[in-house]
Amino acid sequence: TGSSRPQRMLKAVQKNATKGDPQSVISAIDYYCRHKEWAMNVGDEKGLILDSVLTEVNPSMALELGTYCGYSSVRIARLLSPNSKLITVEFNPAFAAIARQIIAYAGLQDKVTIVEGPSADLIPKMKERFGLKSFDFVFLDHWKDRYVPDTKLLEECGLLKKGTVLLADNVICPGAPEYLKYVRNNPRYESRYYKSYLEYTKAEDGLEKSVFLG
Ligand SMILES: CCCNc1ncnc2c1ncn2[C@@H]1O[C@H](/C=C/CNC(=O)c2cc(-c3ccc(F)cc3)cc(O)c2O)[C@@H](O)[C@H]1O
Ligand SMILES: [Mg+2]
Repeated sequence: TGSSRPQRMLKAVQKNATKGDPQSVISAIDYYCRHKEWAMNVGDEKGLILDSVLTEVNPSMALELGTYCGYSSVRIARLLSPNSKLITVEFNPAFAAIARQIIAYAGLQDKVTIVEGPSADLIPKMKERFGLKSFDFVFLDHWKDRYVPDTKLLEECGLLKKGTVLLADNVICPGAPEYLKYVRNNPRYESRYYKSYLEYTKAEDGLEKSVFLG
């Protein structure tokens, strides 16, 4: 049996990026996925919006739901201040293994903790496992029908505080209509849509930024 798409993505990083240089890892993946083989990374255009929101929030503790190959983990971790951390949740062990290697190639393994398992099981264990009180930033990029249940779970587990920023990928394509309804009609969130394009295509997509008001 041949290689998988994530394995080919890792090979492209090892071939074209410079070890310890996160930007070269990001560029190598974007080049590969734009010119060789599409993959569901947040990508370079929405990635610039992710970068700007991250720079604005400057989180100490960030959470990502849906690591996949670690592209957005690298984008997030490269912008974190010293002593700030990213916890990223991935339930597919094969994807987690590739992500671990891509994050390490970028030299960001000390800032990123990949937790393997389903988000619904792991979110309630976050406080005890990582000794954290709450997250300052959450990037949602896993199954789109899980954005609402996992956001509610984060609220119930007291993992959101006043000012926590949720940033959700794909709210237009593939779409997360229930999530948009949830955060936009909810007095506990202040939401804003950042219009962009589906990664490596001309189709519309965008990110929804929602500030938890406590
Ligand atoms: C129990 C399920 C919920 N909990 C979960 N806990 C932990 N990890 C979870 C996860 N769900 C999914 N994952 C992981 O997240 C990733 C899934 C992401 C889903 N993303 C998409 O479907 C997606 C899809 C597209 C897409 C857009 C257009 C198109 F034609 C085809 C695809 C674009 C994107 O940017 C996407 O993010 C995988 O690595 C999966 O293993
Ligand atoms: Mg996505």
